[in-house]
Amino acid sequence: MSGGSLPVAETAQVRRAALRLIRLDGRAFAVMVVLNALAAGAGLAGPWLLGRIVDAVKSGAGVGAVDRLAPALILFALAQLLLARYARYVGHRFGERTLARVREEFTDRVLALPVSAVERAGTGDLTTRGTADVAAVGGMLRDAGPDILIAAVQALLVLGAVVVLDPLLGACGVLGLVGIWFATRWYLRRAVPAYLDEGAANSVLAEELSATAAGARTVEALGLRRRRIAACQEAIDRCGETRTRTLFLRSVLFPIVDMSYVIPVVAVLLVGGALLGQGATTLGTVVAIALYLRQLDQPLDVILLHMERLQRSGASFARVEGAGLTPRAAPAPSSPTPVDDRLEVSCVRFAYDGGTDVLHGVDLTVRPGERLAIVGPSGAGKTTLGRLLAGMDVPRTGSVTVGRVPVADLDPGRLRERVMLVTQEHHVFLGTVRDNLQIAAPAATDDELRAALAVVGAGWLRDLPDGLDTELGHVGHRPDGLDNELGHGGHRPDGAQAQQLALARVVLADPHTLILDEATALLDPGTARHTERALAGVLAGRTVIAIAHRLQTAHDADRVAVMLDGRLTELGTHDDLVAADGAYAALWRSWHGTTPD
Ligand SMILES: Nc1ncnc2c1ncn2[C@@H]1O[C@H](COP(=O)(O)OP(=O)(O)OP(=O)(O)O)[C@@H](O)[C@H]1O
Repeated sequence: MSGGSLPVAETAQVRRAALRLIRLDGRAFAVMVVLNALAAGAGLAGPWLLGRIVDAVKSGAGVGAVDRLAPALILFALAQLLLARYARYVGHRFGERTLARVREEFTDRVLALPVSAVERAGTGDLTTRGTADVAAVGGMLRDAGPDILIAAVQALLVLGAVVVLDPLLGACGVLGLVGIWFATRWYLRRAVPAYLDEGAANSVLAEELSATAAGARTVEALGLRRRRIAACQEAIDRCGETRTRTLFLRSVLFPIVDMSYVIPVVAVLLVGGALLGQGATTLGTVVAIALYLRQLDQPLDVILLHMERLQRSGASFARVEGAGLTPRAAPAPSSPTPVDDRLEVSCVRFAYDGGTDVLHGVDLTVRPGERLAIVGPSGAGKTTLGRLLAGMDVPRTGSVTVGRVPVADLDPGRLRERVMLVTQEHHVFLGTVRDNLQIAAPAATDDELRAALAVVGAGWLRDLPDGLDTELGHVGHRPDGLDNELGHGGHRPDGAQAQQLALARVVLADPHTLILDEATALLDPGTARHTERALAGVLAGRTVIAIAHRLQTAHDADRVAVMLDGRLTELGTHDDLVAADGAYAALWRSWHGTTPD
């Protein structure tokens, strides 16, 4: 799956988010601005005093006059140094605090994302946003932001001083800077989309690389190496193209800017020379203004140098903020309470990502406490219906409700109490056994945790050195048998244990209804036996909707729903459907004919 399906925030949203972050730490920001202004103000004294010294010497004043002005020069330089240093200190602290806020908010947003959005975005996009993009935003907040602010205040004060000293010469200097203005506008218009493209290309590359690495054995087994290399190469080429584009933009901007610094100084010296001849200004004023304009290149350089970083981090910030814009990212604070546990599907149509419908008007009422098996050929829409029932996707039209409340409107906590999807993918989180279980029930006591493990037959807890406090290594058990070996220390659960932990979490969450995507279907026989036993304990007393890949499951269920081409075509008990002699009866006969009952 390609990355990038998560939204990117609009410019206005980014601006609002930035202002909100500034307001949240407004005092520090204000202190930083004031200190910067004072530092820049102290910096203005230097050229002005030098100008006065030049005028004093020219008018024949003695060494005494120079001696009086020179210490003031040193004093102001020292004040500027100290004020700027403290301003930077305050600025960096502001940056670090704000970065921590951005990180925390990003984590909250990602955790609040609907599962379907995470699945479709792919790990590459989320990882890039959470690492490279957040780091770019951090760089801006820590370094670029304060530096730009200091430089902007300095530049403004210098320009103000130039105009106050001699309006005509000042205007010449300011006009000389017009080239920078046009070059920067040209650059900025192109830089934002170019950096967004670069970010998206990086995401795709990360996605291709991580998918190839994660599926290495499958790639090897199916001989897909060439195809994967070609896909990665294409992503690398695209990255190269987008980087070349941003490099080109910089290579135009910077030389123009370098040239533009000299123009105002030259203009002031030429016009100043002419004015001096007419006695309309003093040599000291011309010297001071020329020095001010020479001084301008330092803050302007900082601004332009960081402008590129600001563009990049602005694009990154748009991507970080965008992660929170997925519809339904934040559940309504007061989510409605279902009146009972009845699951109702009515007139449901559904399409993946704006494609054609894969469900065409499905109606189904699940009776509390029943075992319902959904059967049908591959691609009929069974898994899709299961995902809608579990609230992982939202119907295009029609509704899926539990106790008359749309399942997708329930916040994750409430939904977990009602409906849970159990698949063959189990993840063990780095942490203790207790951490792994309390994810499902944060308030559960140790006795409840032990009881849940007992229900799923996890007798191995007794053999663990520290019981519930034993650290678990990282082994996400995957249906393709490719276990993740990244674990560090601790007890490393095998596939069956990982499943038992996942099922114990289900017991703790205690949902009324379980949707079972034939959890044992793809496992090896040894693990399947364990899981069957563990599952029996979990299913007891709950409504179970089994997406059945084996007809034995349908035979044992209270009712069977048959799906064909996205429609629910038959619904009834096994015996009724066999007697009705429809599609199910045909399926049953063909299976039963070859498999002993
Ligand atoms: N993530 C997806 N994006 C786009 N189309 C999808 C996606 N998942 C499933 N489909 C399509 O939706 C239709 C129904 O698929 P679904 O997986 O629900 O069927 P199924 O009956 O569960 O099949 P199986 O028994 O093979 O799992 C199929 O045409 C499938 O190609």
